[in-house]
Amino acid sequence: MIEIKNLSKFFSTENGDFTAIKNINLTIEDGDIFGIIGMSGAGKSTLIRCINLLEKPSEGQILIDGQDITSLEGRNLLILRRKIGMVFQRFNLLMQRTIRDNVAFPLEIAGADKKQRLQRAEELLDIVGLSSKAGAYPVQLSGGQQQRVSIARALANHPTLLLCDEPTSALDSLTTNSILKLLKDINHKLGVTIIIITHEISVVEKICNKVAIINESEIVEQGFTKDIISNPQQEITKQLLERGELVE
Ligand SMILES: Nc1ncnc2c1ncn2[C@@H]1O[C@H](COP(=O)(O)OP(=O)(O)OP(=O)(O)O)[C@@H](O)[C@H]1O
Repeated sequence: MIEIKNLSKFFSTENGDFTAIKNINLTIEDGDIFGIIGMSGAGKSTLIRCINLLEKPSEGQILIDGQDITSLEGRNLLILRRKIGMVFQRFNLLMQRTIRDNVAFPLEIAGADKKQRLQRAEELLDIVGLSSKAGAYPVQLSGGQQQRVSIARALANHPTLLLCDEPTSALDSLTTNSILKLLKDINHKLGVTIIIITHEISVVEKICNKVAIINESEIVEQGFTKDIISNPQQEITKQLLERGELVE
């Protein structure tokens, strides 16, 4: 279980402190597919970057199974990061490496031997349906296939949590559906908890059992997706449901 308590992040800028997220409280249960939806600039990426400590929170706590991770450093931080996989909007693959070597890359960093790396890469490519592309290079794959590779790579170290930052925003709607289905399968079959940030309600409707709406740095509404959709309380949520997405 992940408990986010009173989490804030301030950035110092030349115009003084800027509040990117303010007093965030969220509970994400094991096995959830938890959507965080908000407009550009609302604070979604900052929140997700705080959860894997790419950004150090300014205030508050992030408890994973009861342990506050915000003070982790050194080796303990590395171990935590291995338990958290990350999927990005723009895939972020290494273009000079084969698909197999991209998937195996986190294991190389973790110091696994070559045989283990190749075996795991094979397993993962099978899970994402790309075994036949193991020897190809990213440029030879479609956007959807590249996102599958990045999902396989994110799973390399057997994470318990997958953080997905707008994973389908660069994809067409058919490909989006197939990536969302893959994420749902991974959640179901491997028991990986997923946090997915998006500006599109359709993504939330398709795979998230719970959702939080973030607006101007704060969570304004959260709950089970079906309840939020059938009975939105906040004006911003109503707008979101009418328009389908949160854009300025
Ligand atoms: N390193 C930083 N220094 C100063 N301000 C920052 C920094 N990182 C983010 N911000 C600001 O914090 C706010 C929230 O940014 P964030 O990237 O979290 O929003 P977002 O909801 O993910 O938006 P988008 O969907 O456009 O990525 C923005 O106004 C942004 O300019």
